[in-house]
Formats: sequence, C-alpha cells, structure tokens
Amino acid sequence: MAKLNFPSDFVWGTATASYQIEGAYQEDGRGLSIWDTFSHTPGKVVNNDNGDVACDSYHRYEEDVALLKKLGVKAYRFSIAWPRIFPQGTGEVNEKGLDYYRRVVDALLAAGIEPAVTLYHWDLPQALQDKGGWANRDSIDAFVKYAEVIFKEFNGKIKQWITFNETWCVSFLSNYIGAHAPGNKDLQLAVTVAHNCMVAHGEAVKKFRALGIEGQIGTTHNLYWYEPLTTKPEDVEAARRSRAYYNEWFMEPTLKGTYPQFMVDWYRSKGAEVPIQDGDMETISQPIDFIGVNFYSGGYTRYKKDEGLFDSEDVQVGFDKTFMDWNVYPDGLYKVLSWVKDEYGDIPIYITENGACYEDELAEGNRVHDALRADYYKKHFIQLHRLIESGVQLKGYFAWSLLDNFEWAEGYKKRFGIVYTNYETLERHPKDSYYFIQKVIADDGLEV
Ligand SMILES: OC[C@H]1NNC[C@@H](O)[C@@H]1O
Repeated sequence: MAKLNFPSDFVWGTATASYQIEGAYQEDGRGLSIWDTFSHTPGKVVNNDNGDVACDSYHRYEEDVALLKKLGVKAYRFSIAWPRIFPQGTGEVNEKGLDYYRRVVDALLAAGIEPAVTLYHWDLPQALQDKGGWANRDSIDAFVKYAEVIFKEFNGKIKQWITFNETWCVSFLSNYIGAHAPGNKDLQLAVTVAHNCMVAHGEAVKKFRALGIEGQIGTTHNLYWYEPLTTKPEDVEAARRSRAYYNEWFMEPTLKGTYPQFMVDWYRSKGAEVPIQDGDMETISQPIDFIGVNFYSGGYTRYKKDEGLFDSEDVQVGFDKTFMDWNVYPDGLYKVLSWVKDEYGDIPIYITENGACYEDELAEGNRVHDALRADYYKKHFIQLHRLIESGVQLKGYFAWSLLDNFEWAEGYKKRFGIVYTNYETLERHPKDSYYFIQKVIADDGLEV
C-alpha cells in the first residue's frame, strides 16, 4: 500500500444547491422560481416530485452544518435562492430571505467552515421568466442588482464566489433538450440564453471588482471528456463537436473572450446565431480568480450521419455505469483538467462538483453501505492526486452532494448524497462514503 498525500492547503468540501435541499418554498416571502412552476407541472419530474419540502434545510441547516463539521471539510458550497432575496426578481429586497442566509453563513463560520456561494444554481424568479427569462437581456441587469445585494451583505464573510452553475444546463439542457426548467426546445433560444448568462457572469465580476469585495470570484462549467472511437477523421471531428458542445463553447468565451469558430459555423448551419453586442466578449472574459469544474463522466463518440445535433453518437464500450446510466470514467477527469491547463494555462481550478448516484438502502443501525459510491470517490481522488503531481493548479474539491436531494427532473429516487436523506422523517444518516471521505480529509490523503 502507498499513501497519496494531498497538499495541507487543499480545500476539501461538499456541495448542494438551494432548490434541491431547502424546501420552505413559500416561506418568509420567497417568490416562485421556474423550478416551482416546472416541478408543479404534471409529467415534468419523475413521480411528479417537487422541491416544496426537499431536505427541509431551510429549517434543518444547523443539522447540515453539524454534519459538515463532523466530516472535517474546510468549505461548503451552497447556492442562494434569488427568489428569496427578490421574490419578483427585482424591486424590494426580502429581508427575511436574507436573514436565512445570514444564519447559514454565521453557523458555517462558527463551525470553522468557509462558505463558497453560488449566486445562480437554476432557480430563476418566475416573474423574470414571465418577461422572457435569460433570453431577455434585461435579466442581466436584474442578476447584477441581485448579486450586488449579496456581495455587499456578505462582504468579508463569504470569500469564494461562483456566479453561475453549469451554464450549459441553464441554456442547452433547459432550452434545447428541454429536460429542465423552463423546458423549451429551440436551438436559437439555447444559444441566446448561453450568451446572455455569460454576459451576466461578466457583468457580475465587473460589479464585484468595482465594489472592492473581498475574496475570489469565478464561475462553474460542467465539462465532459469525449474521445473519438477510432482515428477516422469523421470520428475525430464528431468527438471534437461533442466535447465543444459542453466544454469549449463555455470555457473559450469565459477565459479567452472568443467563441470556437468551428462551432459558431456548425450552429449557423443549424440556423442559430450568437447575439453578440458590442463589448459582450470583453465583458464575458473579465479576469476571474479561479474556474469551477463539475465533472461526472465522459465516453467515446463516433460519426453517425444526421444523428442528433452533431452527426454523432455515443458508443457503449464497457464502462461501469452509475444509477444515472453515466459512465464511470475517472481517467476522463485527469484528461479534461489536463486539457484545461493545456488550453487555458495555469488558472486555479476547483472541482466544484463530482460524485455518483447509486441505489441506496437504509440498513441496520441506519447505516448505508454504499461501497460503489465510496469506490467512485476513491478512483477520482487518485486522479486528483495525479493532476496535482502533474502541475495542474487544482486547489480544491467539492463532493456532490452532502445530502441526497431533489435531483431535478429525476426527482428523489436518484440519490447522490454521502448522507442519506430519509424523506419521510427528514432525518440525515451518514453513509459509508461519508466516513471514507472523512478519513481522507483527516489523513490528508488516502492509501492505495
Ligand atoms: O446531476 C448531479 C448534479 N449535477 N450538477 C448540478 C447539480 O444540481 C446536480 O444535482
């Protein structure tokens, strides 16, 4: 056995998001979000599950903080619900909404845990969606006004700021594929939403700098690693498009201020144009202090004429699968972050999400023997160490997720937590994977 040691300043954390854990969807003046509308629309979410109660973290956040403290994490990534702060998206601040996050932030700091806050993790105020949502550039200004309130309120307490979570999900998953709120299926709309969200990110960074807010600011993109099944040029090009769909389309504007031309041409051939206005690309590529990467999976792609958006298909090559039917591909994590370093230089990287969904059973003594999840984490932690050894500026890692929670259109059946949530009693029960991670954190490394 050998011990893989991590730097003593490596930031271990876990992550959650407001709509997925808070519940209390009508409490203390919270306004409706697009996810309340979507989940309350029959047929949109498995089992017609919704976030009305979720893990009830709105009332049980102290239990969550106690679990974090016992786990030994240095940081906790969570998101702020815009509709709690501005129930109508703009206008009057809802003080009771701010109060909840004051309590959460103070409880974390009292426990010696750094809050890492995502400003937008998909719960757009419905009132803004009623005016076009992210397709309407007015939402950019509304987002900056919301961000300004949070920046000023928590300046000096929150020191790690993430503007958006997974802009690909906000744009393509939600407006082209249509699987997430608001559920549109229009390529031009998706391209417009992606652009406006990235402009909103940049404008928020400009506001953060102008206000002189303490700490570091970045954004989070979900990256996948697809490789061509063969070296045939058509397979190579198909895999290039599949990767760029998730990766370059977002990373290049954010870090280089340009869109990948081969993809601009591809979308143009499908009838979609990027609605760039003067100054947008400079705004989007405002210098940031780190890039957040969410990594779950990847795979192999080959060319298939007229298949999908990119004349490509994913190929099953024998990967183990999680309960989301995602390939378990730890090497893909090494490859994608090595690609980030090669393409974008030594920008500090935090893995802001990584984890696995498996079917969990509550066993004797409220234990959950989630060996597959613990093994998933072990395999990915080995890649973290490999990346650090290779010189990638990997500064931290947030396991998704602290708790089993509302897994969007998949509802509550799909469990990602290292802590089991009993949805009848709302009790929390640490799983074996929680104790595995607890030991890695305590030992600053793992035995392999
Ligand atoms: O699908 C698992 C996670 N992926 N990234 C965004 C989170 O909100 C999801 O629960």
